Amino acid sequence: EFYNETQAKMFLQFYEQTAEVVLSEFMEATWDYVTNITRLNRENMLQKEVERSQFMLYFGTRARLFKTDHFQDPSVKRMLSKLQNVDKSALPTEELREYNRLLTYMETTYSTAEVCLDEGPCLSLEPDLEEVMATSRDQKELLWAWQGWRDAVGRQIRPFFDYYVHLSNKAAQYNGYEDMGALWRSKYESDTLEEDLKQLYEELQPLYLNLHAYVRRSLYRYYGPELINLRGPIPAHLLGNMWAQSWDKILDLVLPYPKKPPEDITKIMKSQHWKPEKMFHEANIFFTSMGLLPAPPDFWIKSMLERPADGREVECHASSWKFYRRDDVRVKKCTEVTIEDLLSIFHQMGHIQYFLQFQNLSIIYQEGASPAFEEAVGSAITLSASSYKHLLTRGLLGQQHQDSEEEVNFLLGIALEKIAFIPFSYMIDVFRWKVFDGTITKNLYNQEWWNHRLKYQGLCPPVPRSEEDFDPGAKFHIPASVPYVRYFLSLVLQFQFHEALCRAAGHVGPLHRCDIFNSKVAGKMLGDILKLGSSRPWQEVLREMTGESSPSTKAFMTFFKPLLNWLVNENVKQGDILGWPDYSCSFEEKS
Ligand SMILES: O=C(CCC(O)(O)[C@H](Cc1ccccc1)NC(=O)c1ccccc1)N[C@@H](Cc1ccccc1)C(=O)O
Ligand SMILES: [Zn+2]
Repeated sequence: EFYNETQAKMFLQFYEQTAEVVLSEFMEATWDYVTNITRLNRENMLQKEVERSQFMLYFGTRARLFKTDHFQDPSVKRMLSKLQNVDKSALPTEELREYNRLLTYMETTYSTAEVCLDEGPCLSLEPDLEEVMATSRDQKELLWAWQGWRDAVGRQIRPFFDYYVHLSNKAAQYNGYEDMGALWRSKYESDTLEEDLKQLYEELQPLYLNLHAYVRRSLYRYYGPELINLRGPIPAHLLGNMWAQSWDKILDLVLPYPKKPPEDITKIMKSQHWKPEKMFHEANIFFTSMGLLPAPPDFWIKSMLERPADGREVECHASSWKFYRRDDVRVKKCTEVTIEDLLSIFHQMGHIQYFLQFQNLSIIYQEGASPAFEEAVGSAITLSASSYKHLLTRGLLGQQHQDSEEEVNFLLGIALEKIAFIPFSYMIDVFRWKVFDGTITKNLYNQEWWNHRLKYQGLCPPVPRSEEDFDPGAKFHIPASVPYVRYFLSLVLQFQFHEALCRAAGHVGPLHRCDIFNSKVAGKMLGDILKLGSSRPWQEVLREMTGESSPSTKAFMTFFKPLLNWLVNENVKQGDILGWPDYSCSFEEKS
């Protein structure tokens, strides 16, 4: 056992020097696979994964030998404790190989799945099926896409999922955690995480209940009483999105003032001949306008900015990548020329900015202050980028001013994305934590999934579901084993960041009219936060930026206050109730 702090520092230096090679080889092999899904690339990636795991295990076990109680340097203690969590690398080699094959099978099944028309073409998720879910107003067509995707993905993953759960929990236990849910929650360095999240969720509930009632009324007007029960949940295929996680694509059906429809920005982009690369340059310009770092040359050479035209199979779900060589950062995205893809690119460039800002730290600290911080940076910038003022500045909107009715229309558009997302982003891991801790057993996966969809989102399946189905598997992050509560916490943090950055930028007036574009002061504030990486607990980082040391829904509520008043008024006028006391959809037999 080692007690000597000097030895610990040498040990950490040794890790730094050797980690670069192993980790960058692993990242390159993984990148090669997801941007060109072939058997050969898969085998190469799986092999590099084993080597990375052996490397992590070597250092992780030795890091446990240091007795750090009397160490002077708190950073040495923090780095040694971070090294000790080796995640799945703790599994014995054979089981690790098995686990990696399982993970690769699930993620690749999702990424290569398609739904075929009786005779003729097959549709991919991105962009085909998502386009159907977003634009079709024919409930039979929506049902075809909704059910087809779940048959093509969820059903294929179902037989393997409980084995994935078993091996995940085994890996977690090797790391000293009860189950994988506990290991995932440990990243937030808080022993009151679940209560804190529940509290935030409850504070935001009134917003959601009012939006749900208003949207249900609008859908009732359009689809009629045979589809919509004004006292019940909403069928999940009618919300403009494959998972009903955000509802912005049905703004036209729910527009408060239909005589003043917002301009179609996608149409404007296409008329201005935007291309994917120009969309990434647009986001890059936003960051550099604040004095933040530009995407380096390698980014433009090595990224995959659109689906390859050579027929290669790729993983289209967007992601940002850092390689352990200086300034080698990339985005993989199957970009379409649409406003939502432009805003999604701002989200990705937020990840890229984090990579660039913390790359001078020790490798151990080259990550966000918390997983939620990583997700909140880009989404906070997106709040400015999607503001009426910004889109006007950038020539993506023509009109000069927004009258009060147009402003309600605008706020509802943002609400359909952000407020609808509250219960979805909260419940995914509430469900998964119960699967990992054994509360939800494998014979109840789908029934429990829909219990959670009903309880939190007030949705129901458009057709009867069985335990042959595995509807959670139809959402990327579940087959890809990517935690999701980060996006719920990011919802709260992104508005808190936005408010702090807007104050720094000297913004006066309603929060939803703020655009921090060109603000060097806001840029300095943000850059200083990102430079910290995970070297300090995120609560301290949050306080440095916003003055508060815990997530607060105040900024979120401030942003939507004008809309909430309007929604409450509208629901009272229509005599609509909040919630879904009739807990089932039309086809389900009433008990
Ligand atoms: O999944 C994403 C965007 C992809 C990502 O940037 O969050 C990506 C997810 C991912 C993909 C593969 C492996 C791991 C995670 N995350 C990153 O690229 C990432 C994550 C951590 C650090 C650096 C990059 N968004 C979520 C939630 C969301 C976020 C923002 C707006 C709308 C919706 C979704 O679409 O359901
Ligand atoms: Zn992200």
